[in-house]
Amino acid sequence: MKLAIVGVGKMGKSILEGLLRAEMLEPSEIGILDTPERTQAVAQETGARPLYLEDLRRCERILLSVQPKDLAALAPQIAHPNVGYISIMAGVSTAVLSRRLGTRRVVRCMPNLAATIGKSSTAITGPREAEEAGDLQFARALFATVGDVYDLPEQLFDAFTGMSASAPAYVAVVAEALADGGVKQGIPRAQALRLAADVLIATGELLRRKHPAVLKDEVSSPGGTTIHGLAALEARGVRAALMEAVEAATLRGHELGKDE
Ligand SMILES: NC(=O)c1ccc[n+]([C@@H]2O[C@H](COP(=O)([O-])OP(=O)(O)OC[C@H]3O[C@@H](n4cnc5c(N)ncnc54)[C@H](OP(=O)(O)O)[C@@H]3O)[C@@H](O)[C@H]2O)c1
Ligand code: PRO
Repeated sequence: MKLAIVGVGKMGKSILEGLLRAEMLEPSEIGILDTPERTQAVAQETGARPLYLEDLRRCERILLSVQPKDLAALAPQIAHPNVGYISIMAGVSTAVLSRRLGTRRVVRCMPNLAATIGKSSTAITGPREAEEAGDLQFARALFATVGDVYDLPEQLFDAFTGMSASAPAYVAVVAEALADGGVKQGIPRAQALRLAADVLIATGELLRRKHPAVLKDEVSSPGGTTIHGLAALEARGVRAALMEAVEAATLRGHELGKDE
């Protein structure tokens, strides 16, 4: 088995689907392990092989996509010196992974939910031993099937998590609030939600070409509507709120990574 995926929830399943879409591996080369019901359902849907714990030691690499709190109980059951581990758990450092799993063949990655549609930005890091064993190269190829991949120094991982990996939730709140604003002004709910999503997608495209400040200035006519809307946003401290959100999420990453 080339790869086992432990935890095929939202992220594990997205990554599985990405690598199958890209034909990086055959379904028969991938094993999955979750709750019995979920393992069975995802195996049926994707063709990946359902695994038991004892099968994991025969896998070349294991992708860990369980919650950070589940690592302590799981690690002793899956630790094996001949396996390379790839983790997407928020906050969990390569040092903690190495200690828990008893090997330096560990890769730390941080994708985001856009992996579901092949548009993740994924950060990757790992020690020399993971590079030498080909684990980092494998992880880069794996996450390239679900979007863009960046090598990132490990000290920036919690910041990357608080900004990029958590951002879909921040942006979803913006979309929902924009739609609420439209509904308050009389736009039907379904239309308001569609308009909010469309303008976020289009603005995302524009932001690849223009600095945010330039874009903002181009939309804001002198004495016009937008500058009045922006003044209301500034009065509510929207910039500070977003910066504080990234900071709070980064700090939570540090906390999640603390290992007793
Ligand atoms: N969601 C995101 O946007 C995102 C982005 C980047 C990174 N991450 C990271 O990705 C990881 C997974 O997140 P997620 O959102 O995909 O979570 P999720 O949807 O809850 O998926 C985790 C899955 O792992 C299963 N599981 C728990 N313990 C297990 C065990 N010992 N053996 C096998 N399966 C087990 C869970 O089952 P139960 O539900 O029964 O416990 C669940 O189905 C987390 O560490 C998170 O920090 C998430
Ligand atoms: N979702 C995970 C969390 O909220 C990690 C980043 C995105 O902890």
